[in-house]
Amino acid sequence: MLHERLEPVYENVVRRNRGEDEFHQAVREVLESIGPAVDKHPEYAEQKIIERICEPERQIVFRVPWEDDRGEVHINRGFRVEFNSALGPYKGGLRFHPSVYQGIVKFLGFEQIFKNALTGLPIGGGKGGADFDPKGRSDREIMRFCQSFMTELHRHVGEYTDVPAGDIGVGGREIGYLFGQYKRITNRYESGVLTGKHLSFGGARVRTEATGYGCAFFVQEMLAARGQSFDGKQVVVSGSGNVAIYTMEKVHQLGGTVVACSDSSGYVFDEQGIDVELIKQIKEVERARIGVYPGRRPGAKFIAARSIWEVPCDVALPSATQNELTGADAAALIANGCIAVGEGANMPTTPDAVRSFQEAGVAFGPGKAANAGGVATSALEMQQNASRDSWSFEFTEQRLEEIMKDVHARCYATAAEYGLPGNYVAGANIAGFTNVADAMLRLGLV
Ligand SMILES: NC(=O)C1=CN([C@@H]2O[C@H](COP(=O)(O)OP(=O)(O)OC[C@H]3O[C@@H](n4cnc5c(N)ncnc54)[C@H](O)[C@@H]3O)[C@@H](O)[C@H]2O)C=CC1
Ligand SMILES: O=C(O)CCC(=O)C(=O)O
Repeated sequence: MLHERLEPVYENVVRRNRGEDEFHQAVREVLESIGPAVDKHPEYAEQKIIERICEPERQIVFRVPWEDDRGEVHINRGFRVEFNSALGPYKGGLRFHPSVYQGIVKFLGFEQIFKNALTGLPIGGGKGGADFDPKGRSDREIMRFCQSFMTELHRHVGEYTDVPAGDIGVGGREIGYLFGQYKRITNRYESGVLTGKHLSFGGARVRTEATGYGCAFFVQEMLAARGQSFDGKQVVVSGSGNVAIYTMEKVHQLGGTVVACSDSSGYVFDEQGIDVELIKQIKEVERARIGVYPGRRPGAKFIAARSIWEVPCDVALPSATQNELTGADAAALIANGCIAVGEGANMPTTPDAVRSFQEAGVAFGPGKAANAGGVATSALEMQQNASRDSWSFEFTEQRLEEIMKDVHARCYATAAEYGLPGNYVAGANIAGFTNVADAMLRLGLV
């Protein structure tokens, strides 16, 4: 249910952003939580803070022409949505996937505003990408696409303006090609313009691992708040990309056993515990499908075209993509005794599934809190770039763990303050929103 003051705001968002279903979903989820904050602070409504937050400061859409290895010309569409810069330069990843369109980029950019605010670090919210499908493309094709993409994007980004990073389909390789082209076009060695860079040109230790490690740290805090830990727990992680791989690695270090992970072709089940080094070899080095895993790991099984959430577990960590865990999946997880869910991905759980978890008393950590470790470590990379410094792995991981504990504490305390103890969705949305809203009030009508 929406607060009466927020219903017209939501209707207006739907009317002015037609067909952008994922953006509507992300807006609704935040508006459903912030009613109590709007009651407490009438100045938010008077100054139309909510209407302003739902309207991006700037949206850039551009043509990306490139040539494949056979000389055929392709045209893709590139996007960058610079959503909110009240707290700092726009910050958020780039997604290369055929499903990308304005509605996906806007949902991700909107989520990013509140996630970045929750980290307590000086970063605004933005997101970008292209409807480019990297699957099956050669390294040279990826390079040419990235160069063409940056040939337009370079006009809009900068250390003090907008700082992109990776997301689905954009990892260290792509960030390298994007940075190379930025440097070439601008004739500036501006390390702080992108994060997720290789260590040899201004990257930060732990950024590769950060989103997954951070998610595991966040869920560890949720479990501890209930007198539990990962020790001896059976865990299921969807996806097998950057976030999933490093979530699995940290869960194993914390004493849990991940028994299943997936890609869009299906999932693998490995009762002994997923061999994370083997998944890294398959996904990061060979860029192959997950179906090859059982051939190299006796006892493991590949199950095609079924939901990974049918696998019984204590803890579920959806880490692939949006709306991948449905109401039916939630029902199966609850029936199998799942006690905690942490969103490694952005908005992977459908609204009915979130409601089911909350009604069943399952600890539910929303993505804007649970996966905030990636962008937080990007902000640490920006700090290192600005001071021409490079921190050790141990120090950076310790900072990440502290930040995730703070994010958890902020969500937990805010939920309790507003009379919704244990509701991390409300805690994350209200804490993130009020942080940005208060800054916007102080900045005047801009
Ligand atoms: N990379 C980062 O630092 C951050 C990523 N995220 C979010 O985490 C999620 C995953 O991103 P990355 O790991 O970076 O991307 P990635 O490109 O490294 O991996 C994505 C993985 O998801 C799998 N996948 C895609 N659709 C699927 C489906 N329908 N069913 C099962 N598997 C599917 C792919 O096969 C791939 O293994 C996304 O929602 C992203 O927005 C959130 C915070 C930070
Ligand atoms: O590191 C970043 O700037 C972006 C990470 C990201 O895209 C996300 O948090 O969803």
